[in-house]
Amino acid sequence: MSVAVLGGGAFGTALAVALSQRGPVTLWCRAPAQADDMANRRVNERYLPGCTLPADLTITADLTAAADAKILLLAVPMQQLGRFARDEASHLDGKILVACCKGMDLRSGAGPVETLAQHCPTARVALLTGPSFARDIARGLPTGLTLACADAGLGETLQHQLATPALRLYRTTDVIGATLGGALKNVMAIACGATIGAGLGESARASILTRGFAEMQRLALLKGAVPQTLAGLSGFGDLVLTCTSEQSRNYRFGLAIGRDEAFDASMTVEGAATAQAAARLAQREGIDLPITSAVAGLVEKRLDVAQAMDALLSRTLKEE
Ligand SMILES: NC(=O)c1ccc[n+]([C@@H]2O[C@H](COP(=O)([O-])OP(=O)(O)OC[C@H]3O[C@@H](n4cnc5c(N)ncnc54)[C@H](O)[C@@H]3O)[C@@H](O)[C@H]2O)c1
Ligand SMILES: O=P(O)(O)OC[C@H](O)CO
Repeated sequence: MSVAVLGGGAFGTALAVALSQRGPVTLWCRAPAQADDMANRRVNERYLPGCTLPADLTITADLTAAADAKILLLAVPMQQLGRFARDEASHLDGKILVACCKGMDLRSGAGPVETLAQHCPTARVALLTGPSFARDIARGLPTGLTLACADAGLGETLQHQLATPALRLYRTTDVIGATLGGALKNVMAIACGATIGAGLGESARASILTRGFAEMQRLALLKGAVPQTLAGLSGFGDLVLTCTSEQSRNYRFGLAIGRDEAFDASMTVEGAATAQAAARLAQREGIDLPITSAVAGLVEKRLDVAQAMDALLSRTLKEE
């Protein structure tokens, strides 16, 4: 089946490079100047410098041409996905869509699959998520991802259509678990970055990571997720990667907060809006997500790291 990747950022470009090994791929970038530059120089200088784009990868800013493919992978950041899907529904509806972003929409609280389904009601929608840095995928390094699709048959088809020798896909029908694992691990990465950035130590980070995982499970199971999904690549796997690597933008954003340094506002940091959306959801559902709430407080600048840590440490002692 023909494949197009919509979104010419780091992840979209990396996926297009990897999938080009399997057959013809089209990469759509919204800015014509960026598409021209990438097509001519065979590199995505802004988002994935140093990675040569294969000669047979088609790069275009023409969405009509790109959306002609059978499978459309959407690598647009979560907070832009709803508007993109609404504006471009005529190109997307009725197609097979694979959301490749992680997070919860700040206004609706919905994840990527729900957001696409709202705007494209006749599309068949899946989610590709899990521990992976764009640069690793583009270099062809071994990577394991989760392909989540409520339709088991379509999920199996996509698993086989999108796997490559280096990109090993596991499938699940638990879209809720895969969505919330991928969304909330970015929140925990901000918390872990802030902990290290403020000099609170690696022991503290291990506690934040572990208790953060408990929060991810608490919210996801309440929303109907399967526990195994949270323990898998899209949950625990991505949590470990993102909370321990300075390659992660969410972790680096947390580091900057902890060090009281400025951070590039143009950078995609999915955990910031997701912390706010998840904190609101927890309040509505009447469950306790103290680390998520603390990250929302940091993002909204209502708290500094010392206050956030005080709030976590002063809670009543409880069973694990
Ligand atoms: N970079 C990674 O290593 C990585 C790995 C796994 C998953 N992801 C996920 O992929 C998603 C995208 O991240 P990224 O790293 O590619 O971000 P990025 O900042 O590198 O690129 C974002 C891209 O989206 C485009 N874009 C923004 N708004 C748009 C809109 N309204 N319409 C069309 N295009 C728009 C930008 O032009 C840019 O090309 C995120 O949800 C992220 O969590 C990223
Ligand atoms: O750079 P980040 O923090 O968006 O993380 C990238 C991926 O989500 C890691 O799996």
